[in-house]
Amino acid sequence: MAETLLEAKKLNNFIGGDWVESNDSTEVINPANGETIVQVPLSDGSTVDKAVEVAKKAQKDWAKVPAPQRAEVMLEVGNLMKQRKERLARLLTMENGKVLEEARGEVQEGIDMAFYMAGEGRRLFGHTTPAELPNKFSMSQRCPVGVVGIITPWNFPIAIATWKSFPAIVAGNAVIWKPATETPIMAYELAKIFEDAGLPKGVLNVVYGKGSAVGDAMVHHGDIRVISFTGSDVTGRNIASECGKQLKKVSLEMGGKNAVIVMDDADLDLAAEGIIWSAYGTSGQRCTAASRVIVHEDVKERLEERLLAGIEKLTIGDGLDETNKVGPIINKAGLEKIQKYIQIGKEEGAKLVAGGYVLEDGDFAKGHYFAPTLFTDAKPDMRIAQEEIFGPVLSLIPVKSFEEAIEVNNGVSYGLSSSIFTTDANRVFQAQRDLDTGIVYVNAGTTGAEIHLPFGGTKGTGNGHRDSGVQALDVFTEWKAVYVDYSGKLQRAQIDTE
Ligand SMILES: NC(=O)c1ccc[n+]([C@@H]2O[C@H](COP(=O)([O-])OP(=O)(O)OC[C@H]3O[C@@H](n4cnc5c(N)ncnc54)[C@H](O)[C@@H]3O)[C@@H](O)[C@H]2O)c1
Ligand SMILES: O=C[C@H](O)CS(=O)(=O)O
Repeated sequence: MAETLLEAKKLNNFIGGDWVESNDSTEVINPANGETIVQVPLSDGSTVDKAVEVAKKAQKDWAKVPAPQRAEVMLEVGNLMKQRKERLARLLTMENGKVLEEARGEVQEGIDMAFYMAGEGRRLFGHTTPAELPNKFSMSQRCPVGVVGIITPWNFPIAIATWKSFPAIVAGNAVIWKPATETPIMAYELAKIFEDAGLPKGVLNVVYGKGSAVGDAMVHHGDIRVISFTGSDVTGRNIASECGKQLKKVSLEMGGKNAVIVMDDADLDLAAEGIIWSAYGTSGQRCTAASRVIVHEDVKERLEERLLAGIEKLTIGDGLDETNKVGPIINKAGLEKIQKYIQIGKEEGAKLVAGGYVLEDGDFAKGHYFAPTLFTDAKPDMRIAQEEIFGPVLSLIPVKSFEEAIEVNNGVSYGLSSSIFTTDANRVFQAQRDLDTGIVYVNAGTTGAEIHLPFGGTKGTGNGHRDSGVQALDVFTEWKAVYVDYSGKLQRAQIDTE
């Protein structure tokens, strides 16, 4: 299957518009069945140096191309992605494991982002303001930063890359992209799309390799002016401190410990459905996945019944089989981490009422599958209710009031997404004000972000920047203030003659 979809048996780096071989490589494994899909290069810092050299030259010319023309390339990228959507989705399912309908949804996010950023090429708004002196004009404008580095995770291998690379390219930067080694095919496909769309050589460069080699070299390269990173908390914090030492701009999107609040007046069928897909969709491997349910004690039992019934109906297996709704875990290390937290949850005294084990019978043994898991009677300070597990594990935390629900929601170190199910309009507005997360949903689950809104979180989820939306342009542009004096004489500002 992989060979018919993917022409290459080994991927190459994409540098200066050339497909460049690398000596060292490793296998990319389909997490659904353990089959090798392709070989991916393991490059080193010297490849990053070469990519930055060509990117620097390419960026100088690219920045001079009028932004509406840069946007036309993005429009063509969107069109090509649309044409190739099914192929991209199938390859994405193979390398990442997510089920086809989710893979199609992820590719669609990228398509949406391409068309949205193509529009930004005709805006890239700055400001004009009245000047303090007569016959003087003042304005501000966005300028590209130069060569920017993007480092992306395996769980959304194409969408997140489009959130970062599309605004960067439309704004006139050149990009060095290091994708996750587990999911390199989307990077290969997207680079081919840019090539076919006519992006000048060197504006987008893909360098494959380990984070400790390629990622680290990017972080330390003096000519990469921005690092935009999505991934784990530990890696992000290290990158931030290294960038801090160099005064390098860094944008971080990291983990989440997202909660759904279910109040006593909620539509419980709706809430249960929203929770099931937020917690177990993508096998819980979304940064926005719900891993806590904060439920009013009066409806706890009725919600639990509905959740158990929903879990029963989940069909698990290879995502290419469209009858399956939940796919595998990315790799063995991911499975082991989930198992560790099941043990921790039991020891902490939470009640395991569903799942809690690796699926190993029959075809499951070829891949990495974990049964959708539900703990009840969890306490807010338990580790399973505080730490990111990144798997299909949900903990129910009973509370007595709306105020307590908000407090529990906010009582974690992360702040990405949260949701509340209630039919009380006053609570809706209080919740959207008081929930300390970058994303808030009302009467919907915690996942399913739309690309024209800013994506990111508060507290330990990030460092104040946002992916996606027009706000993503802030990461990849510098503001320039411009004063034009047309008085014909030297006017000195800030001279107080009184
Ligand atoms: N908030 C968000 O927007 C968001 C979205 C998706 C995923 N995530 C988070 O991503 C994590 C899962 O992704 P992951 O396991 O791929 O994360 P990870 O941190 O292990 O890897 C992310 C990327 O960083 C690279 N990397 C690793 N070490 C590096 C180093 N020393 N220097 C530079 N780069 C390095 C990796 O190779 C990969 O490309 C989860 O914690 C999840 O919550 C967050
Ligand atoms: O990380 C990318 C996803 O789009 C997040 S969400 O689950 O759709 O919100």
